[in-house]
Amino acid sequence: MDPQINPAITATANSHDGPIETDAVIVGAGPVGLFQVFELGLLEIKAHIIDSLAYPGGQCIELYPDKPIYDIPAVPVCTGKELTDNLLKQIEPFGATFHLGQEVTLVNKRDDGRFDLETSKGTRFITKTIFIAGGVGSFQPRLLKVDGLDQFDGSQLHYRVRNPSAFAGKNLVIVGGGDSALDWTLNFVQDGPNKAESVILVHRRDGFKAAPASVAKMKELCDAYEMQFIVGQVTGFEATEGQLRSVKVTGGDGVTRVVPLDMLLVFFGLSPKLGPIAEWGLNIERKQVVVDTEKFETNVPGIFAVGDINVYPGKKKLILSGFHEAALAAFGAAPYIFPEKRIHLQYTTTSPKLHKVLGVETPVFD
Ligand SMILES: Cc1cc2nc3c(=O)[nH]c(=O)nc-3n(C[C@H](O)[C@H](O)[C@H](O)COP(=O)(O)OP(=O)(O)OC[C@H]3O[C@@H](n4cnc5c(N)ncnc54)[C@H](O)[C@@H]3O)c2cc1C
Repeated sequence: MDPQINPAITATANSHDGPIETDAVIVGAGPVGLFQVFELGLLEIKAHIIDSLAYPGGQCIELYPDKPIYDIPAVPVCTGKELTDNLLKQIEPFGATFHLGQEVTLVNKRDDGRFDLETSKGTRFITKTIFIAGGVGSFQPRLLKVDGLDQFDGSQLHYRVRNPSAFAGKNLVIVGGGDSALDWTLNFVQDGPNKAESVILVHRRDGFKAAPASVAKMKELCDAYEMQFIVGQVTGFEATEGQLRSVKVTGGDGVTRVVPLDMLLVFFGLSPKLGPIAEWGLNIERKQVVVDTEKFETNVPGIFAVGDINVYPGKKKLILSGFHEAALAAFGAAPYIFPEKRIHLQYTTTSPKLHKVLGVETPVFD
C-alpha cells in the first residue's frame, strides 16, 4: 500500500532533526495499532504510529490480504485488506503521523517520567505513553530445513503468496497444517482464477491447527480425487538443470516417496521473535508482554500492550480482543496525558468537539 495514495497516512517521517515530543507513540500498525489511533483520537490524544513494515495492516496485509474475516462485529465479511482500508478510513480524522519501514529499537524511561524512544532509522521521540501493538513481532517465516533447498527460495520455493495468479495451472506441493496452508490449498484446488493443475498437501500428522471447516473441505476434495493429502515430512529434493523437480516426503512408516512439482509452498507460521521489545524491561511470559486486564498496562507505568503481543489469563488472539484492549488502554493512559482532567467513559461519544473532528452533526436526543 502506497502511503502517498492513502489519505489516512498524513506523513511518513523517516528522520528528524531533534526528538519529536508527543503524548502517545504506538509501536505496530496492525489492525490493533490502527484502532488504538481511533480510541486515542476519541480522547483527543494525537498519536505517532511506527511499523517495521513499509505499509500498515500487520498480519492482515502481510499474511492474508484476500482471506475472508467473519468475526468483526457488524461486518458480516471482509478481507484482510478491506479491514485495513476501513480502519485507515476510520482513523483518518485523527491525523496520526505514520513512520513506516522502521523498527522501534530502543525505549528508555526518562527522569521526568516520559520515555525516549528510537527507531532503526534514527527517528527519536519523547513521549508520555507507549502502546505496544507489535503482534507476533518480526515477520520471519519458519523455514523448511532441508540442506540446499534454500537456493530455490523466491523462484520455486515460497513462504508467502504475494501473487496467487503465479501459481495458477502449476503442480503445487503445499506443506503445513495451519490456516495459511489450508486456506491456500482450498484456494488453489477450487475453481477460480488461481486454480492449479494439481495440489498435494503435506503435513507431518493427520491433525490440523487450521479451522475445522477448512480441514473438512480439504478432506472432501481428497475424497473427490481433486487433490491429495500425504502425512509426512519433506526430507530431501531432486533438481536438474537448476530446476527443482520433486521433493522427497518421508511418512511416519519410514517410507520415502518422490513427489514431482513445479512449486513448493511452505506455511510453517512465523517465528515468534519479540526482537528488541524483549529488551525494554517489561515482564515477558512465553515471548509475550504481561499486562493487567483492566488497562492493559505493562509492569512499566505508561507502557501499554494491546493485541497479539500481550498475555493475560483468558487471552484470545483475535482482532476483536485487540480492539477491546485498545479502548480500555486509551482510557488507562489518559491520566498520564491529562492529569488534571477526569475522563468519563461517556465523554467521548457525546463530545461536540469530537463530532467536529469527525465532521458530523452533534445528534440531539429527545
Ligand atoms: C492466516 C491467519 C488468519 C487469521 N484470521 C483471523 C480472523 O479471521 N479473525 C480474527 O479475529 N483474527 C484472525 N487472525 C489473527 C489476527 O490476524 C491477529 O489477531 C491480528 O492481526 C493481531 O493484530 P495486531 O495489530 O495485534 O498485530 P499484527 O497484525 O501482528 O501487527 C503487528 C505489527 O507490529 C509491527 N511490529 C512488530 N514489532 C515492531 C517493532 N519493534 N517496531 C515497529 N513495528 C513492529 C509488525 O511489523 C506488524 O505490522 C488470523 C491470523 C492468521 C495468521
